[in-house]
Amino acid sequence: MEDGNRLQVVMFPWLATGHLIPFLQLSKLLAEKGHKIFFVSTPRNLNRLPKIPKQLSSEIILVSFPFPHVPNLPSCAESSTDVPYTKQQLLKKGFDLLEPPLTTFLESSKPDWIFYDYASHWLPSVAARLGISCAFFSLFTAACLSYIGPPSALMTIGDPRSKAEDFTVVPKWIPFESDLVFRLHEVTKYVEKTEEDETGPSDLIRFGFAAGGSDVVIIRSSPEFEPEWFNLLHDQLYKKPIIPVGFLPPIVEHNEEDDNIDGHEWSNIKEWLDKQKVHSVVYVAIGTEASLSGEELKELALGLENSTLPFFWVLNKIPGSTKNALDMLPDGFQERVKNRGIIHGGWAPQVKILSHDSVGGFMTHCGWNSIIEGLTFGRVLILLPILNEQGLNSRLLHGKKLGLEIPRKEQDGSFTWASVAESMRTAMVDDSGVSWRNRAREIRYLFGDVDRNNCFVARLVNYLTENKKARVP
Ligand SMILES: C[C@@H]1O[C@H](OP(=O)(O)OP(=O)(O)OC[C@H]2O[C@@H](n3ccc(=O)[nH]c3=O)[C@H](O)[C@@H]2O)[C@H](O)[C@H](O)[C@H]1O
Repeated sequence: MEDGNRLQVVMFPWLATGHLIPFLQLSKLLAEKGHKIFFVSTPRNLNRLPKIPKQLSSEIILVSFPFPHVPNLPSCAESSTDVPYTKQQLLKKGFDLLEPPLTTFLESSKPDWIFYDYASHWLPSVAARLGISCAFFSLFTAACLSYIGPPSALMTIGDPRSKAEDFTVVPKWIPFESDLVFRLHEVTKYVEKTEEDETGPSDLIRFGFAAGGSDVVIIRSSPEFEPEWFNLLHDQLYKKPIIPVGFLPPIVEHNEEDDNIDGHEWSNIKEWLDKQKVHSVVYVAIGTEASLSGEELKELALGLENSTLPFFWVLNKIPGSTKNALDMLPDGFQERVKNRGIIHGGWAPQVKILSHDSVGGFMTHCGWNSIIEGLTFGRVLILLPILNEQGLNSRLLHGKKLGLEIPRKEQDGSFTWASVAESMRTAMVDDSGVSWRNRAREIRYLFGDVDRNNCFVARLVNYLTENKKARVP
């Protein structure tokens, strides 16, 4: 590729596994087209990244900034995986202190573009001062961005919603019929102010400045999946270029070396899956930030047991806690289910497991990466949203008959083992769930078609090449 067409792009994701992974996925796709990527994060987050393929190691340069000291934040905490959601604002305070080293790096490297995340509300003004084109890379759906609202309003009058109830009604700027709202229990925890909240702007205000100050908004989704939301964003709410980059579907890499890092033990897991019937297993996982209470873990365990279905349950470390989730399970549970269920402590090779044909369903917290991975392999989704925008993702999928929400109590979000077991059986085996299963298997062409998604990336590269600002000499 001629040097003139070779883009230099800085990638600056928020400090969360669910953000680092898709930013790296996009980095690899741009690097494969010959462009140079500077991937910026902190030491522990860079160490946690999936391996960069050898053939791209000269195109993707990792740039490490030490994580600043933040009072009341454990020194080892550098990611949302390391802290409970009640400490997220402190983590963002440390993230905001990365502005000076990042600015210095941008001044010296003079990239064509910088891609950044919702938490970097301060970055557009830095990029504008340095004459660098900036792209807000949204790892959230167009529907979610629409619900959050017009950045221009968030940047001026702030967010009109102050009480939890305000988030349970369709916003006035959505001009068509929609059920895209939060349940009361999904927002109460965010509206109750904590002392950490005084350390910086709310997430919605961060969104407003990050999106509002960008030259372009790149969304990890497709207008074919949510056309009405892309149109609303483009025509009314954002009034700036909105570019879909497709779903960036996972590629299952059979790299033996990867399989055994961090206890992936893929060969043992595969041996168990190979013994199960096709599409019989429910994979259960709640991402890297969310956690369930002791009571919820017990109800979920008894639901898995009473469903009588085979399951593979990833019981990751509780963010920011030293407690072992395994100790919170019902007495005798592990013994009773040992012939049909696996309880996997620690990191699991999620994409590989979801790609295995013995897996038929995926009980998920509705993180966008997990949803894409589940639908890429045509797995019927059983929806258990917990944090962040996961409730909106759950409504969107339920509305499209791509997922079945586990019924929850409106006030506190509690659920029973009976509702878990019933949702699983409906999704997986009952006649009443046939349409859900068929719909999930139909939609895999949209999510998992690599060529279809690569077209989005090609169009993005054209846009970046044609619209980059002249490099500051
Ligand atoms: C965008 C935003 O990222 C956040 O990520 P979070 O980690 O919670 O969940 P995912 O988005 O599923 O991302 C989790 C990612 O980690 C991978 N994984 C996780 C655990 C494990 O044991 N093994 C794995 O391979 C998984 O395959 C996925 O790619 C928030 O949810 C938010 O709601 C979401 O929309």
